[in-house]
Amino acid sequence: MFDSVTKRFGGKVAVRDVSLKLDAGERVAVIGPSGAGKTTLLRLAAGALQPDVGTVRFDGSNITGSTATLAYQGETLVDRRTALSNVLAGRLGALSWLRGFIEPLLPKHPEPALERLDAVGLVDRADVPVKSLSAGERQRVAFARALMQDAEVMLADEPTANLDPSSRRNVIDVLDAALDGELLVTVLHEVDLALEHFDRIVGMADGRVRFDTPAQAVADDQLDALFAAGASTPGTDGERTGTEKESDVPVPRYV
Ligand SMILES: Nc1ncnc2c1ncn2[C@@H]1O[C@H](COP(=O)(O)OP(=O)(O)OP(=O)(O)O)[C@@H](O)[C@H]1O
Repeated sequence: MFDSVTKRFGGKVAVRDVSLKLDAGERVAVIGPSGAGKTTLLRLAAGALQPDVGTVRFDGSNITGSTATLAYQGETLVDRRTALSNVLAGRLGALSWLRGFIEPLLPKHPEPALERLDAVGLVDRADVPVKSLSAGERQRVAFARALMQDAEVMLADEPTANLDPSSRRNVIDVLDAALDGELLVTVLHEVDLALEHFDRIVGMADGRVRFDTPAQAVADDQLDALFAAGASTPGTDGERTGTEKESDVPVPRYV
């Protein structure tokens, strides 16, 4: 899917010569320190960013809205609207601007959205304004909204951020169960959660893929090296300058 991809922002290299073959049905977690390029990788996979070098394709085709969808975090929902209305908004990309604006307010064909809410276990909360839902429930509504795209690739950027530990596991389980043969690629900060719930782990630091292995094969020293690599000067050539004090070096997030 990623063939020798590099993405720069000005002089800053966010993703550097990344090649990854990702297949339908896989469950992939991308981990790594802050600034590693994880979100940039996901946005490239979503077609929201174009690579400066290389290509991003899925199954031989360019990425479009029906190929890949990015599930946003639960906080991005419209608070005053119901869960159903927010999920219906997931079809906005396929509608004209005006229809897209009006339709979520007047849902004439709620069935597809109700199906997606059912898939995430929230069909009985369809009429509830999302401001009354828990953080975990909001995240599940955000997944239902993304499922409306019927895309072959589901992408999620830190879907467990700001959730308590039991909700984190639940949210990942719900997402896994709601998907069928689709490819799932998730950026996760919690390494333990990634190792427990995903088949394949991609470790990134300084824009590079440092390892790409089955979850059960990830070794502690690989994780140590990954997060130590992230302590180098971000976005330059990926090497430590040698001038940092120990206190400048971020503590690995998986500890
Ligand atoms: N739109 C942008 N403009 C300029 N620089 C950017 C932009 N997006 C990302 N970057 C830079 O690219 C690098 C990689 O950022 P990215 O957000 O992909 O990292 P990340 O691994 O997701 O980090 P975090 O875990 O902190 O979210 C960072 O140094 C970041 O500052």
